[in-house]
Amino acid sequence: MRTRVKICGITRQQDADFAADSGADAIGLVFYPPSPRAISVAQAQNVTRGLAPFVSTVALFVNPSVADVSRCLDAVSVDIIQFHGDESPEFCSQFGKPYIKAIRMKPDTNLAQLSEAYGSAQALLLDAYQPGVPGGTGTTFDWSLIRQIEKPIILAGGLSADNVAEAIKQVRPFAVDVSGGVESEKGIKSHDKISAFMREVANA
Ligand SMILES: O=C(O)c1ccccc1NCC(=O)[C@H](O)[C@H](O)COP(=O)(O)O
Repeated sequence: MRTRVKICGITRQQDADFAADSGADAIGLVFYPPSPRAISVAQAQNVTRGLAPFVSTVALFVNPSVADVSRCLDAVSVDIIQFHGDESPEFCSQFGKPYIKAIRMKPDTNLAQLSEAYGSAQALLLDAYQPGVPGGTGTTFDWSLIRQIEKPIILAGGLSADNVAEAIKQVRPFAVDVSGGVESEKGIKSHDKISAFMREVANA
């Protein structure tokens, strides 16, 4: 099966369009103000304006309020919500949208238990754990911690054109997620790096 790709932390319309034209299945928009990749609802409307059909827009939050999420969903065409904090399954499932739950992997993370607890999630996104940094760390984690679960796995954390083929070979995820590995600077995507990443995924 083809490995899907989500390119996260998009802040500019030209990067969203380039990702879509390059074959990305989803783009991620970060609604977490402390992130260097954070965008406002108004910016998100611009970024997604004219996005090609069949490319999903993922809205990412870290421990948001219900009002924060609702305000975004009312204004932006969002297909999937990604919760990247300590949100409970009940919190995540209240918005009537498919959601992805991010799990920051530690040696004692029990994926089977989490997969059951977040039974309403469409997929689990497995990311690196770094104290005090909820995501977009640019670092990999020990992929041998991953156990196969019923749910689709989205592999994230420190991926780039240099390691994504090996990651796919080892983990066989449903999808891979990349942010820092396709940037020229934080929040600005490098089109050359996106092309190289997509090539490696296609050839993996
Ligand atoms: O990207 C961020 O700045 C960010 C901040 C806070 C929470 C999540 C964030 N990103 C979430 C993602 O889905 C990233 O793509 C994922 O963490 C992988 O990032 P990277 O290691 O840079 O590829």
